[in-house]
Amino acid sequence: MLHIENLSHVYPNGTRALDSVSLQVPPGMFGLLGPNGAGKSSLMRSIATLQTPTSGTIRFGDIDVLADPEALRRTLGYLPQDFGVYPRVSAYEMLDHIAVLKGYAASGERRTVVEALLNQVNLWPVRHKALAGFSGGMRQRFGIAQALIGQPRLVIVDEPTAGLDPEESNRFLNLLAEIAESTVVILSTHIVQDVANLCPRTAMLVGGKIVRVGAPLDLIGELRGRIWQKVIDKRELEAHRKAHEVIATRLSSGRTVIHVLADRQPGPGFDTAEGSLEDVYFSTLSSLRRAA
Ligand SMILES: Nc1ncnc2c1ncn2[C@@H]1O[C@H](COP(=O)(O)OP(=O)(O)OP(=O)(O)O)[C@@H](O)[C@H]1O
Repeated sequence: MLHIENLSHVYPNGTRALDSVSLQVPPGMFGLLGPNGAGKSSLMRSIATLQTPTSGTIRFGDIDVLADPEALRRTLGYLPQDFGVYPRVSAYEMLDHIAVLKGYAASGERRTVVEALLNQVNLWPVRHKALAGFSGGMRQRFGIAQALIGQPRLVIVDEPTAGLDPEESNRFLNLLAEIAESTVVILSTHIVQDVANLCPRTAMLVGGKIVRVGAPLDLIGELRGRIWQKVIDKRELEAHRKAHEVIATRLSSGRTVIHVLADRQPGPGFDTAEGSLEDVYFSTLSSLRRAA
């Protein structure tokens, strides 16, 4: 279990990226949702011991992360948002090299670990190809392979599916779900559907603060009977925005479908809609905007 208490981070230019964040993360997949600039990467980097927060505490099991970052690093797998340069060396050579850095000195044991991971992430057939020539999806699968060296008990992945096509994205997320059976996996993303599909628990971070936390189904349940939908002509959108709390608009077969949050039927033509995690996400953002 990961325990975060009152974590705040203020950058030297005065930006308060994290504001008294408290969060308990049990084993399994945990989705951290938030719009751009919410503070997700700042939180991920703080947990991964890459930056020291201004105040607060982080504990993982019996490790006091801020007092003993080395202990956490030994049990951490981290896939950053930008994995950086992709050299002209092969996937096999690079993974082997990282395994040396992570302490696998004996070549026999290292070979077993590297080969098992290349198989697990489905890169075995391309293990001799240069990383520089890998597609986005292959890079992300390589990224997770390097994060898994040493059987980490805490795995952090920051926006891992950005830029992947749906098939690669699916493949990558299934891989994460397998790992999460025995590990704390924190998935930081702004893709709400990925969290809805995969995570038994989620939290929403906005403006450096945790604004929602819970099981997606419970959060959706709180909106029961309050989400209404209507198919409209897109020229009517502005009028609807003025009259109602429109939390989402999407196109379906070329027509505009709006979701409105209301305690009772907002007007003619509205039907109750099955709530989704996206409705939770957008209604939370919308009510925060109105309160601001
Ligand atoms: N090194 C830095 N110096 C100053 N401000 C920073 C720094 N890094 C991030 N910020 C600011 O802190 C806030 C939180 O940024 P952060 O990158 O943690 O958000 P995020 O939720 O990960 O966003 P994104 O999805 O866009 O990556 C933003 O206002 C950002 O501009």
